Amino acid sequence: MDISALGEFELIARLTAGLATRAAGDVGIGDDCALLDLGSGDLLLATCDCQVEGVHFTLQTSSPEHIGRKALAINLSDIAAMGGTPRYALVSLLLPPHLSVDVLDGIYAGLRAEAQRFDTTIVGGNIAGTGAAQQLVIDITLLGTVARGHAILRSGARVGDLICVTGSLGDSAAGLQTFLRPATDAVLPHDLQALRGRHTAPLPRVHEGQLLASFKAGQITAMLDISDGLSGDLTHLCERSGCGARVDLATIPLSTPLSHVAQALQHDPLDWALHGGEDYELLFTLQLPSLDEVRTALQEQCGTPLTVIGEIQPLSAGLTLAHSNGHTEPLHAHSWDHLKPKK
Ligand SMILES: Nc1ncnc2c1ncn2[C@@H]1O[C@H](COP(=O)(O)OP(=O)(O)O)[C@@H](O)[C@H]1O
Ligand SMILES: Cc1ncc(C[n+]2csc(CCOP(=O)(O)OP(=O)(O)O)c2C)c(N)n1
Ligand SMILES: [Mg+2]
Repeated sequence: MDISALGEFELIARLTAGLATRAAGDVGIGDDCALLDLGSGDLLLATCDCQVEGVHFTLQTSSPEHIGRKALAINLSDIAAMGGTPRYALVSLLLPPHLSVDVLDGIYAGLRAEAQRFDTTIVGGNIAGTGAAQQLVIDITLLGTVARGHAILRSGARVGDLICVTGSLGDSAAGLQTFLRPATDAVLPHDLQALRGRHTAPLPRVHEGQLLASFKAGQITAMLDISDGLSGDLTHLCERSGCGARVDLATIPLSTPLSHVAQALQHDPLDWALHGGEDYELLFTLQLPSLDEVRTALQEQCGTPLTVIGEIQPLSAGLTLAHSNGHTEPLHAHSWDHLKPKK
């Protein structure tokens, strides 16, 4: 059997079964970051994610600066998803032998700019050659902190909680498609630029995550960032929380450029929003009485819209998609799996 028979998440479960945690309050595998109690006031957050040439980016479609920015941004997004503050980064580079120094200078300029923007210090890393393989890899480990008792895990959602997202979904996937498909003549330059920007240079919701973590315990009940796609990431949240969920299709926030490009490329925008991935928006659940307070704070302090897209259901209800005519269907996770590439 090869690893593609298992898929990414079955493989993680197999490799990590039975691993111990050090302290009683620690959360190891299964959330956006490990949450570690070193005994001081704040808890430590630790995460790593990589960008692989040809899998996450190409040098033809992203500038070196954007590649560097995104490599850090996707890790910042995992710290944001816990409600934490990013602190220190370690940057491991796997370099093909003939890579141009200018390209790498550009990547590092983007990395440094993103680090400065989010007050993160690069404190180390590593360089190794890729040998015969020609793909550039940037693998970043990011450490952060979160005040004791304020981290928001994937596991706290309860029946009746509202399911919310920041910003809009599907833009990044649509932006990627405009690179892959030749028929982009019909797309307005302004729309093209907006969607490609969200794909190549996503903005991690660090301030929004910190704001959400500042509410009283129990107001925001669970959170993760959308990297693989709404359908898959909501499935992760429900698995960790032991619940089901109903997503109301008509409420999923779609941007105007997304609607335009979907029309031009004759693609259902909801497919990108549900399964596309790399949105790096926050998906979180909250208790109904907190909705107005949280929505107002996000808008006023971050300028970020909150949209309610559904409600947490009992485990037995599974995950469902509700159409505006009342028809419901099961919501399957068709989003990104590294070991089962489909796109
Ligand atoms: N090879 C591995 N060994 C141990 N833990 C892993 C491994 N790969 C992934 N994980 C853990 O599994 C969980 C899911 O991983 P992933 O889907 O990559 O998370 P994210 O989308 O937040 O980056 C995370 O808690 C991650 O730390
Ligand atoms: C060239 C190219 N093809 C396809 C994609 C789409 N894509 C690659 S990885 C991914 C999912 C997110 O990445 P992952 O490494 O799984 O992040 P994590 O969930 O670990 O945070 C998507 C949608 C892309 N960004 N670039
Ligand atoms: Mg990951």
